[in-house]
Amino acid sequence: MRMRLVYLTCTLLWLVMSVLIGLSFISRSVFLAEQDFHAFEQRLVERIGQTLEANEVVLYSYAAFQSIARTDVEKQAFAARLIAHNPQIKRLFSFDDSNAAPRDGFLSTLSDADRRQLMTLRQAVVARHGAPVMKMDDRPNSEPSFYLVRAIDPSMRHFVAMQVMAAALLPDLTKLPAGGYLRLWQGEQGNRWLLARQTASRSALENLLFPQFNSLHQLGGVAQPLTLQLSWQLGFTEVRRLDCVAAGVISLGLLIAMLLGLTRYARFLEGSQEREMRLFYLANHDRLTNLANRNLFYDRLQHAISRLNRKGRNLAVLFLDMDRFKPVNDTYGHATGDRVLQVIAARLKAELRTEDTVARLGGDEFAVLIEEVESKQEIILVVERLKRAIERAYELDGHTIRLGVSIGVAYYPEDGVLIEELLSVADRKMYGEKNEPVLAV
Ligand SMILES: Nc1nc2c(ncn2[C@@H]2O[C@H](COP(=O)(O)OP(=O)(O)OP(=O)(O)O)[C@@H](O)[C@H]2O)c(=O)[nH]1
Repeated sequence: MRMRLVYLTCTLLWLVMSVLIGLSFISRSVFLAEQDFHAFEQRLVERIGQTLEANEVVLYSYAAFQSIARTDVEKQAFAARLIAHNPQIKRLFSFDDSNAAPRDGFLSTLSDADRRQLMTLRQAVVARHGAPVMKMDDRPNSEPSFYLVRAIDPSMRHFVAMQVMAAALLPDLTKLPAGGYLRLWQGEQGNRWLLARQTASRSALENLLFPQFNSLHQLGGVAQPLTLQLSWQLGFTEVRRLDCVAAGVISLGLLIAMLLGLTRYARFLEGSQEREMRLFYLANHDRLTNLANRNLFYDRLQHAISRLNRKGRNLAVLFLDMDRFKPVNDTYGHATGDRVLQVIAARLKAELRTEDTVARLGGDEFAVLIEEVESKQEIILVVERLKRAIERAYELDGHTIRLGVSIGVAYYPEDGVLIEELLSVADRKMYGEKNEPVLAV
């Protein structure tokens, strides 16, 4: 029971420690992932910022080129060169104040809806004194893009425009990890979004166990106001394999160390239990005969009396003292005397039931406790049997030894209800028999 409790406590302890070890490794992975996230975020912000700046420079150069170019062919060639160096720009063109009179022919290729968009933008540019203004492409089913328009001259009658493809602003998107979410808003977050990307979402368990990193960045200044929203929900894939192995090895090492400790502790407990049992045995048994000693006999008698008190039954205490034992020692030596005592013990046990208690009280004195006594006649028969057994010749070391025995019997409750009373009555009767060898029952 005690060992089971120790095992249970250790198992719980191991589980808690393993969880803590696992968590510490996960938090390390989370820390590293957070660094990756910030590096990715910084790369994107820089990249988009540079592209947006390039948009304005290209538009400015194209506007300046309008005044020195002599033909539309020159303008178109210049635009083509600029587009070739800036893959985010899809179209670069100029147009007039008038909706109906395209300057370089390009506007004529636009749909009415496109043209209306540019006219709206043109008004916004005028409102900003010719400075660049952006507007998202509103056409349905078109690839996400925006127009950037600025005036060519202070009179604000001639304009240049470019169409920028949003996807080309974010070439690094292929590196967006699982659980990643990105949005590019026009203006503030919550306005219309220009571009949205989302990779495989995480499971509910991962959402619960792992943190999510979020960031918002304003980009593009006044001309191209954009907001970049970036989120990354971490999951099991971010827990590094090496960390998993390390956590597993530490946890396993802990388990092995704990099991070794427990095995040693269990052995120690077993040993101390054995020692306790041995000490108990020595304290309660006679070393020579291995019979119960006086201590244990008194204890058994006390228990038997308290049991009988409840049941209202009888018991008998037999006091046995060997006759002519001293001459055995004197004639054949103490060692032979010891052997005789051992044989006596064995014969007594053989004649009695296992539930009866046989004890050696000291020297050549023995006592027997018989419980559940039906009648005195039954005890008389036992006493005769014991006498016969002890009086049988002892064939030891080539000698034939003969002994007699005197037995006194006390009955509970007839002769007394206390241990001392019963033993003293049995002792007295035994002495009576010794002096006058008649069965004293
Ligand atoms: N061999 C041996 N002898 C013991 C041991 N303990 C006591 N004795 C001896 O047993 C004898 C017991 O004394 P008594 O009971 O007077 O001897 P007895 O010859 O039986 O005398 P009665 O009872 O009057 O017949 C003594 O000689 C003790 O030395 C023991 O452990 N081993």
